[in-house]
Amino acid sequence: MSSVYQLVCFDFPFRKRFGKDNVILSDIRKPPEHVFLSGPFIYSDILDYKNLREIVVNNRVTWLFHYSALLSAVGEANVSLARAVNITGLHNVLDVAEEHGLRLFVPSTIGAFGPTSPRNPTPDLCIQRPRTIYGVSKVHAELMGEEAHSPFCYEKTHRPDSLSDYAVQIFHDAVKHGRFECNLEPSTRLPMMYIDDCLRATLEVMEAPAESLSMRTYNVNAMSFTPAELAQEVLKHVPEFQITYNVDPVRQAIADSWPMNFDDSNARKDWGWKHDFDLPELVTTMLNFHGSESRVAQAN
Ligand SMILES: NC(=O)c1ccc[n+]([C@@H]2O[C@H](COP(=O)([O-])OP(=O)(O)OC[C@H]3O[C@@H](n4cnc5c(N)ncnc54)[C@H](O)[C@@H]3O)[C@@H](O)[C@H]2O)c1
Ligand SMILES: C[C@@H](O)[C@H](N)C(=O)O
Repeated sequence: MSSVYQLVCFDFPFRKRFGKDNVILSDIRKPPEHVFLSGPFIYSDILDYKNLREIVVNNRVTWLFHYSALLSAVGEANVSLARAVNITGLHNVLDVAEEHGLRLFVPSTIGAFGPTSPRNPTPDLCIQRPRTIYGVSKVHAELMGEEAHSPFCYEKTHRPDSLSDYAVQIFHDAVKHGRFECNLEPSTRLPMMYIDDCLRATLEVMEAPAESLSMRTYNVNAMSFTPAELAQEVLKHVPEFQITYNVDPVRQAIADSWPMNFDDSNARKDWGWKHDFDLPELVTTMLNFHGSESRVAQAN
């Protein structure tokens, strides 16, 4: 778990909604202590089909939220592993879901679009020719879900992380050092979503009555900003804050092929999607979090 998950742990809304013991978390990585102690946690490798089936049968699982993946930058660095985890792993999940009648959620991403997609705004349905293995695997996931057209739900969201992890690191560095070096150009506009909104969207689409869903894949939008705009907002709270730019050409090329903004009118119309966090609320929340974290560290 990374980035804004630190602020609101991934499982908390799920455990709050369904009961602590009714949500089983799994990973191949050792979880932080607070996650491990928050309820059932097990080892599970998405590539081990027999083990997936065993977990579903032994625990009478009914819903499956499939988050395991290699993200864009990591995927480009290890294409064969990304292909295995993102595509073979997805097939395992689809098969186990079909075999046991599970309701399945798989997040898609802005990375599922490419340079030939309309970028501002990007509609639900358009050309999707991504240039990364991550994007290709997510388009594959979208199409597999639509092909199955039983209760599969796919959602294209974006929250600050990985390729765009600048939008998370900036808060830590602003509080700790008063400065931040950004690896994207100041004018790189990307859609972003705060994790609370992301998780609420996940629950809302999963709980929406089937007849209200006119599609299987929805764009879900919140805010959209550039590093320069984010820095301006941070500056309102941290007057000494300075941002410099040291652009990573590989990351920049990927970001330049991604949507700048989403048209999510179908999600708003079909199941009432509405985001809570815009840029000012995001910045205040993240700075408060990092501020209180650094005060705890100082006290210790
Ligand atoms: N971070 C974003 O901005 C963003 C945006 C849109 C969609 N998503 C999607 O959300 C999901 C989670 O993303 P994240 O940001 O939490 O990424 P992350 O890298 O923090 O988490 C991915 C997890 O997958 C696990 N994993 C890798 N190989 C595995 C395997 N063989 N078996 C089981 N687990 C394995 C990793 O250990 C890791 O915990 C992904 O599907 C991603 O595409 C993320
Ligand atoms: C785009 C999104 O899915 C993720 N932040 C990535 O960079 O891979």
